[in-house]
Amino acid sequence: MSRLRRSMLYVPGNNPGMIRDANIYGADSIMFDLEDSVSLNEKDSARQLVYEALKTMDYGRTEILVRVNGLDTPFGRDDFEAIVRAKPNAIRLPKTETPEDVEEADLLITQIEREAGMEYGTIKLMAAVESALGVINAYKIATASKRLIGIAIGAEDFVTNLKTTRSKEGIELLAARSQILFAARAAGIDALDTVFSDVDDEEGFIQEVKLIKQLGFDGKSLINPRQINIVHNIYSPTEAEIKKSFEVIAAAKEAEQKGSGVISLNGKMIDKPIVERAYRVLELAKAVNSVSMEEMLQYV
Ligand SMILES: CC(=O)SCCNC(=O)CCNC(=O)[C@H](O)C(C)(C)COP(=O)(O)OP(=O)(O)OC[C@H]1O[C@@H](n2cnc3c(N)ncnc32)[C@H](O)[C@@H]1OP(=O)(O)O
Ligand SMILES: O=C([O-])CC(=O)C(=O)O
Ligand SMILES: [Mg+2]
Repeated sequence: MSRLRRSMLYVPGNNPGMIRDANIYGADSIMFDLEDSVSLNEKDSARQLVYEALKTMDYGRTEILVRVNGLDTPFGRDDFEAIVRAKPNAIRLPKTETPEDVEEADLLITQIEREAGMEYGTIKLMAAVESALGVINAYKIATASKRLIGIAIGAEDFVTNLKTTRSKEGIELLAARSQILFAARAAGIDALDTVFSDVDDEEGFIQEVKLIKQLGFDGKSLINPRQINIVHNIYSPTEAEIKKSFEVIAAAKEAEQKGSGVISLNGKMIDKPIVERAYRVLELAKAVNSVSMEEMLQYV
């Protein structure tokens, strides 16, 4: 299983206190932001602050990303020049609309990596899609660079582009979320859902996390530490799910011994895709609880 990316916490790049403490909350990934949470007159100081933090702070095994400004802005190029050299795990590209946007970023990173004597491919990319054009091009975007580890939706910009607003049910996002998820799965990379902006609406947040998990997303961009544990709880397999997965795998092994591909467990058909899902639940449980697969399978 690739790295867990259930929670990706945005940290405004102009806030030294938040940058210093970002790792204490237990997010799977931290994303320092140089884009829309930073005002125009703070762009240069935020870039410097994030650069220094990446060079000097120890964030342990937490994945570190930086959301840069687009290359079509006056800040994008300087952001890439500084941030690639500071070596985060990945750069998040905002407002990606075409595969050319990704290719341009990829080329620039390659050039800076070479100049800095870094190994080719050190810096990964995540592309955020935040417009109708981006959604239409989602698969081309998701396959535009080998550096891509994921594709994300940015709903605040997206609904603005659509000339609508966000509803509690998220009906206006359903088609885009699905399209982004299909693109990610077809490309073999992760799919990250967008932020939920009302940090005090815990019920609404829970509802949205359950929805995006059911759709198939790997995780969600977050704006506040209070949102992290809620996501982790919803994304962790329950004991009942883990037990059921063991039963499914045991039943499948029994069927295999009998030379059959299909068997019934408590009246329900168990065949290959169901077994695959059971293994995936155990993989997730393993990643969440840091237990090895061998340890888990000894119970089968
Ligand atoms: C549409 C977009 O582009 S969204 C992406 C860009 N936006 C962002 O990055 C915004 C990130 N989030 C924030 O700035 C803040 O969470 C806000 C403004 C939404 C709410 O702030 P607050 O009301 O202060 O939050 P809250 O009271 O829950 O903060 C509790 C603690 O968590 C810290 N904290 C809050 N948000 C974050 C964060 N995103 N990263 C790190 N620490 C944070 C606070 O500093 C505070 O720490 P303290 O107890 O040591 O003082
Ligand atoms: O990545 C996100 O979800 C935040 C964002 O930029 C948006 O919603 O426009
Ligand atoms: Mg945005």
